[in-house]
Amino acid sequence: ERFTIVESAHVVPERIVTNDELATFMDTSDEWIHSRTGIHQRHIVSNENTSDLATAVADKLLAQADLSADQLDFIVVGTMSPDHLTPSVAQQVQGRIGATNAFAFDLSAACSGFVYTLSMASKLLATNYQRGLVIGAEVLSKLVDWEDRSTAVLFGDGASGVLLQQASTETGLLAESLKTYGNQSEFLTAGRQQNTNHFAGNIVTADPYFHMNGREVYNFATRQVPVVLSQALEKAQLTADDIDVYVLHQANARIIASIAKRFGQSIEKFPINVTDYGNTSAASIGILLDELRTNGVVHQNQKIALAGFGGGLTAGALIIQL
Ligand SMILES: O=C(O)C1CCN(c2ccc(-c3cc(CO)ccc3Cl)cn2)CC1
Repeated sequence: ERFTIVESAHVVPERIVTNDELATFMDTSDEWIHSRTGIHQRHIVSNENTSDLATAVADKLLAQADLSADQLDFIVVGTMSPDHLTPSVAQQVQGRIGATNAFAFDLSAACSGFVYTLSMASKLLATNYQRGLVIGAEVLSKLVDWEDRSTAVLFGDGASGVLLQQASTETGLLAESLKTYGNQSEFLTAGRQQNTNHFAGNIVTADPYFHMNGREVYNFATRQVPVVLSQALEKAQLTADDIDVYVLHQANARIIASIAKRFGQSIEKFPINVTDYGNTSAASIGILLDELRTNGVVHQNQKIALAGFGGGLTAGALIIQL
């Protein structure tokens, strides 16, 4: 489907937490974290929630495009860490920016959230909608058990987004592969809601925290990301060499290196910023994409591949002509 990425933006909380700071209250070390994940630091909210970060991204996108909010047809937010069950983050953004003509909803696909959301937005633009926001926004610090060093060191907070417009030129989504592996969903869970209704046979207790089988999710990623990337390339009738830049979900530097190797591609084509942000789930691809568009590594006339993978379990790849 045709679309143009008119603008991109990202917002991260001011507060930086380094590995060394984590080591002051957790049995871990910069050496362990950096050697196993590539992460050196992450941004953690002080008093912002997910809707605040998402609204800040929306404000930036509109300002950069010199657009008023009432010119938007839709706002879709990929998030696994909303402020509430309802209203959704997208609906809170819609209200706060005054996008009176936009419908809005959240999409929950964990670390595939940006890719799933961008894909769904491209379908909206292929029908009768002209312009919309795709945002990835997460405050994962509310889901982290800060006494579980196996997960607490991995995640960060942040938000990112793109302003999409229907395109007249041959730019946009060339092909995609979105896959879900619900039979492996128990390997990464967070935010179980309680049920204490009067009639409930078994009471479901609340459990806000991440629980991850790291080995299973790591192996899933190294196996399934090549599957969705290969499928999308095949549908686009392209080879791995035809892609100028691979913008992958920033979960772990070693996983990205193994995927580059699997496709016989130089690591130069697989930029990594997990170092600075940790794993920001649905926000990660948008943060990296915005940095790459700002520094000129990503630009018009290129073919790029986006790939997300994680909770669900889910994986997804998009091949985009810029
Ligand atoms: O011992 C080691 O080397 C450990 C082994 C386990 N590791 C993992 C495992 C899984 C993830 C991960 C998480 C999400 C969640 O959104 C999505 C996608 C991925 Cl691939 C990140 N790191 C860290 C280093």
